[in-house]
Amino acid sequence: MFRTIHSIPGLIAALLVALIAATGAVLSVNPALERMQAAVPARGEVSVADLAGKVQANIPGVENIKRKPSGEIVVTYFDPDRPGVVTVDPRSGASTGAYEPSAFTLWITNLHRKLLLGDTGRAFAGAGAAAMLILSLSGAVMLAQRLGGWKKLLGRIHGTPSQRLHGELGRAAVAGLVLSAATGLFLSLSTFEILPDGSPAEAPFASASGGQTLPVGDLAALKAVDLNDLRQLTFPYPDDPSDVFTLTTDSGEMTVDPATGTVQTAATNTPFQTAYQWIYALHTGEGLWWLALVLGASASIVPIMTGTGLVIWVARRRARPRIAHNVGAQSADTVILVGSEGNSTWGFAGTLHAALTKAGHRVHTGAMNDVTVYRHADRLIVLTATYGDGEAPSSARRFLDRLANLKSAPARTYYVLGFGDRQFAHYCRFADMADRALAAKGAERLLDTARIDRQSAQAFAKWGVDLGHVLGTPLDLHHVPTRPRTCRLRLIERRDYGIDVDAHTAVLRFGVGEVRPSLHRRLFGARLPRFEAGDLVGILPPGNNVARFYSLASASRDGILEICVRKHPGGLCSTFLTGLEVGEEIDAFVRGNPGFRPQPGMAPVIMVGAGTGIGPLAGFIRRNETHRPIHLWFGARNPASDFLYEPDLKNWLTDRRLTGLHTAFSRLPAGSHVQDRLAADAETVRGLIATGAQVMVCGGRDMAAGVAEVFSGVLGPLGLTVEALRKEGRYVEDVY
Ligand SMILES: Cc1cc2nc3c(=O)[nH]c(=O)nc-3n(C[C@H](O)[C@H](O)[C@H](O)COP(=O)(O)O)c2cc1C
Repeated sequence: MFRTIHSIPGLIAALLVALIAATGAVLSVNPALERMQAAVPARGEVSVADLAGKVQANIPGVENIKRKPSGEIVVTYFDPDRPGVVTVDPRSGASTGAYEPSAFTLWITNLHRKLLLGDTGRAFAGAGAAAMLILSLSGAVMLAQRLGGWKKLLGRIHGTPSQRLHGELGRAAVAGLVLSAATGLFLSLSTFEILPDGSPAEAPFASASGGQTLPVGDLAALKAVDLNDLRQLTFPYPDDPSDVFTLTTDSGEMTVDPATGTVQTAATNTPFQTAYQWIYALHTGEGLWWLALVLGASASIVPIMTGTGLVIWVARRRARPRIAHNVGAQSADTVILVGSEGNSTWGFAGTLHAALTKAGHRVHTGAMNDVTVYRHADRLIVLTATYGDGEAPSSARRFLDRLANLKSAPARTYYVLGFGDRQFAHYCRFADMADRALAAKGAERLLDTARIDRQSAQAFAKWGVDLGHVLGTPLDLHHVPTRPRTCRLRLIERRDYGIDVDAHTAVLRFGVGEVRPSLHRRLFGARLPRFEAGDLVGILPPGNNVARFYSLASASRDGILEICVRKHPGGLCSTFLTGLEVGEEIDAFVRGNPGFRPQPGMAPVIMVGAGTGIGPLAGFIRRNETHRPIHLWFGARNPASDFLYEPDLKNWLTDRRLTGLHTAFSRLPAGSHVQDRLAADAETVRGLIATGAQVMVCGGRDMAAGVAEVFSGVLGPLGLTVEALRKEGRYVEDVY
């Protein structure tokens, strides 16, 4: 829900909010500039009477003296020869020049308050303030949810660069934005009299006693008021002996008899009027120049956040397939929730959605992260993939927490279908976790949780038959996977290892392949998609729409896309890739994997890789131009057959991109595995951890488990555990 309320008005109001915030940011410097120019006397130094007396002596025909919140004194006079407005020195009362507010500031103020459009513009500006308030609050709630609660609001933000920038800027600016938006909305509602007007109190009408007038500098009531408390002093009309002085201060208004110098009538501001003045000051920063700068800095971030917000929104729209005839969540009899990272599960959900709709059901399909209680739903069907080490995919990451917080089960009955890959140790584990959580919530499982291996359309159709039996409606789930949007890559170089010992591994380098010449390509030339080392490339073997993923051993800035592939007996994709000739092309797409990166900074990094697991680690070392200390533990079979990257590693040691290299070869006499070598080097490893090192492990699952065990022993004497380091992001794995 927060996502919807954050994004819909976000899109509609994006430009309006950006405009109001940008103009507000420009105006925010004025209070500080005015304050720098104003010579403000200390409290007790000058009274209103002192200033009024001096001003009257210097400037004939004074009508009004106004003190701006910055301390600047502005005098309006009407001398028949020289009517006008001047600023005066608060100590001498002498004119310092004509008062000429900047035309630019007036224009920006007009744009900020009413978009140069009168009352209609004022209403839009008020709506902009309301939108900004909703965006700031819903954004803060979403960030807290994403980081695991309000207490973790300052934690590390993961995601794409746009998501991280949006989150970082948002949390830096949220307090300022909420204050600006709430006060702006209040002032707008007050302008339209939806809230009462907060203009200062007005003193009741009064007449002068009519005696001989005293010099203004001698009037006792004006002597009693410090200049710092003055808002304005209006002089009596010279030709009207019954007229009085009217003095407005921060606390109210009073009239003063020019003959006796005493207060005739007075009105004190109500608490609402005082609050209104504070809210006005908080919004404009008038008299609070430092606050104005803080609010202005927050507001200046809004246009950038609008940009990053739009990028995130477009990426999400593009990523999520459109489901035809999607009924509202609260009017559906059947709800399908999807857990997906790479979108293929959304495709299966679309097929199921269409079949159930055809069978006469009112079906809603949404992300597992949006789970709630569906009041009219008879059944919930969960289709979810599993990622990482048996974890939730991105559209299901918040599912378990949200489900636990629901007051009741989302629907009376449920079905779970897991999507996964048998080659992973935790095959469809997240589907099992979702199943257990739904049962614990009191929902009834009507069909055993089934599993689909490698997106098998046949297995899906078979599950559809079982589901149809339970529902009493035959279901024909004929799923044709949609091909992901791919780019063409051409093999430009390859290095082969281990062919003689029947352990063929290849390091493959790709460049941009041949594509239809587009306008973009003509203008900007052929480019690789953007990626970092450690991201994944999905490769579609010919005649197959199910991608196989490989970790990237280069960043797009290197100008090549590099992977390490080990040929598996009977493996469709690895056989295809290791058989490629230089010049041949493949279809591929890139998938981010931001969780597997070196942390920023110069702390040492311990990299552990075996076999093709060295690929992404080599990619990180290649880009280590800052010579951050990187220590690599690498395991292979035999230096003669599969010492991947051997010449590169030696060069990187020489030019200090790599600080230490520790190898283990299992097929040598007295051979050892990389975890044995780590255990032997425990002291060195412990020393590095003690100086804040991060650990990155890449390779096979068994190797990673062995490495984690060695680290448990290494970390013990430091009072640390692998789990504790994982929580800090200091122990990351890319395993397969
Ligand atoms: C990096 C990565 C990690 C994966 N981890 C697992 C896993 O631990 N267990 C599993 O059964 N499947 C795993 N899979 C397979 C996916 O769950 C499976 O391909 C699924 O159909 C993808 O669905 P999606 O495209 O909707 O995200 C993994 C796939 C990738 C690319």
